[in-house]
Amino acid sequence: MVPTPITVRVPAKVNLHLSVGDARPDGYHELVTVFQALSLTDDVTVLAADEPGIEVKGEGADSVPTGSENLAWKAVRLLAEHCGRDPENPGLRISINKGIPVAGGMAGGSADAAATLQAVNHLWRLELGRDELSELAAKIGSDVPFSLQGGTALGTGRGERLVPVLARHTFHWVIALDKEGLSTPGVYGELDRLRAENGNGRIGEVEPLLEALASGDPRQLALLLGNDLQSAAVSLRPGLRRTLRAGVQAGALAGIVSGSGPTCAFLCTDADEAVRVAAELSGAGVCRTVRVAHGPVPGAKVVSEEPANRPTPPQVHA
Ligand SMILES: C[C@@](CO)(OP(=O)(O)O)[C@H](O)COP(=O)(O)OP(=O)(O)OC[C@H]1O[C@@H](n2ccc(N)nc2=O)[C@H](O)[C@@H]1O
Ligand SMILES: Nc1ncnc2c1ncn2[C@@H]1O[C@H](COP(=O)(O)OP(=O)(O)O)[C@@H](O)[C@H]1O
Repeated sequence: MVPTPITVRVPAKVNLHLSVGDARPDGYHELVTVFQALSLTDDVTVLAADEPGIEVKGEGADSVPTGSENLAWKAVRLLAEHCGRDPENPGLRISINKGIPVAGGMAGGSADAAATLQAVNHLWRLELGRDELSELAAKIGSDVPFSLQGGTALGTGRGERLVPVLARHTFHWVIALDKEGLSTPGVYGELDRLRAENGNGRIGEVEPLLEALASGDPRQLALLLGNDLQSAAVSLRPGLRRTLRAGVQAGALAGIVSGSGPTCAFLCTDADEAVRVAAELSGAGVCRTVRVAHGPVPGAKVVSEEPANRPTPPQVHA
């Protein structure tokens, strides 16, 4: 009997705190980061098929590779090797429906890899546990373990070592998508360059932000958002300065570049305020599209054993 296709829904992330240390001998930077999973999601469906392949639709699909460079495909190969199947011929098709901006600093590729690990684990009835999946995830990319886990988490090492963090209440965000992506290694490289030129300006310790998350007060949290990669992203994409200013002028409590950018995330007092800020920001003409989102939400999760009926994400076109 042919197994039923499995669909996994997986969230985007924003880094509420991203403190970047020096480059390590392996080329990665040591991080202290707090991830939060947001309600912008991708759906990944895997099904058994004689003809393997990947199809991608949705947000930014044209710029996503459909060959072996796709992180979802890397996940399949790794899982096949791990369980003694032929990685060159896994007998699977993958269909990705993107709602997470591509190359936007929201871990969209990592999300698809995490979803694929979860879906294939289910489809092949491998019954790999959380820890084993997380170890495989870290081999694909630093952000992939968090995409599996979701919620809010403290990440150390290169971002792959996770501890869940208590976040009381839901936080409401406005997400501003830029026209074109930024390369993650390019942004880390720009930070190294800026630091070599100007010295090491770094954001503060993470503890006050953890306390703000536990209190659930968005006003307190807004004062503590910080991202060491922001200056590098702004240096490569100076227009982001205008976007960040426009979000705050529209009434957000604070704005931040998400990870390596160029997506900007604006924290708002509540859900109604986020819709109002999104409408005003979209009228300001500083970004391609504006979305509202909330977090924390769960990590990669099976939503159906049929291709999912995807809810239309709330969005406002600039
Ligand atoms: C910046 C962050 C913040 O969460 O996310 P994005 O903005 O890309 O979503 C992450 O550190 C991105 O993680 P991820 O996208 O998984 O990166 P990886 O595939 O592991 O690494 C890609 C490249 O990024 C750089 N890199 C990544 C992680 C890290 N701790 N130090 C680094 O210097 C290295 O140049 C590495 O070769
Ligand atoms: N499934 C995927 N979805 C999106 N991008 C992918 C995927 N697989 C590989 N990529 C590549 O990864 C790059 C980074 O994309 P993404 O993970 O969305 O951004 P970021 O690293 O900024 O969070 C893209 O430019 C694309 O070439």
